[in-house]
Amino acid sequence: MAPDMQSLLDRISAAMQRRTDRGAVASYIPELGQVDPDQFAIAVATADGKLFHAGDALTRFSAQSITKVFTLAIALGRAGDQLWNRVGREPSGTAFNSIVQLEHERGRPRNPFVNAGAIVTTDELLAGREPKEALAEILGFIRAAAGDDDIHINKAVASSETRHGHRNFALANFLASFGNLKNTPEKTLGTYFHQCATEMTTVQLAKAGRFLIGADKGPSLVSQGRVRRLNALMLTCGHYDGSGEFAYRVGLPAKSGVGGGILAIVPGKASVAVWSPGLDHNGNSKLGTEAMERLAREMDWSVF
Ligand SMILES: NC(=O)CC[C@H](N)C(=O)O
Repeated sequence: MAPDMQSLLDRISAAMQRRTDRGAVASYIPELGQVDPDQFAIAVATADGKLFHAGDALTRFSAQSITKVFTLAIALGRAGDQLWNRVGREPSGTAFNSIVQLEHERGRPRNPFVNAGAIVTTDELLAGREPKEALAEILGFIRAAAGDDDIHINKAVASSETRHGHRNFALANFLASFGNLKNTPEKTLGTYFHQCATEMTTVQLAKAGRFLIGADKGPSLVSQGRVRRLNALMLTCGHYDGSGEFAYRVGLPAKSGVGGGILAIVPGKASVAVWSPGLDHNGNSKLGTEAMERLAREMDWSVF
């Protein structure tokens, strides 16, 4: 029999709070470098409408690359399959901010979850509009998915990344040089940095992921066929060059962010969010991954 969810989350949270080997907080965005690493949260939103959480689950954190799932859903809704002319669907095997592969493959990023691919997705979503309008659409989508309007963009984080985002500027200029950017690098990146600076609590993130559970659970924001494809991309590309390892250890589609969050989907059953700011060598939450591994094992959750 499956264990009682609340006591399981309490046990996982207590074990993680005690840990001292927490990984390293991302410091290449200075504002994120100030986050206290001694935090942990986990939240589960089930297909039948229940919500469980433990730890610092009501503390806001920077969603960062997890927002790429939401912008991909919106961009596919706007552009349809044409988006795939500009970005691929293969795992990268390289770091999230790698430049080498982009040159090799002539400006068509491997997938929408590495930075170059997410910059193209955001560029598509902009569609000649002002960044403010595109950002309002992104926030509107996330709020509708979470059923919660109290989700905002942290402008200090966005400007911190703008000042130090030299690699992302390099990627955007590279994309432009191959003709794979419709807006200026500054405009697309300004939108991308603000999108990444969206803050959520772990509870809000678990709720925002419900539309990916499928089987008509949660707010129906995208079609069931698209839900399956978003999950396929999360499974194969959601953890960058750590995607194979995450699939092996956890066995669920998931997307990580350098803020230390992970959104994982148990198709037909639940949306799970974990947060712990310390990262492993691939830039994915160290304790977040361990907590997901334990939750999936104890609940007997896997897509395999
Ligand atoms: N992996 C991430 O979360 C990276 C997002 C971050 N905003 C960046 O572009 O570098």
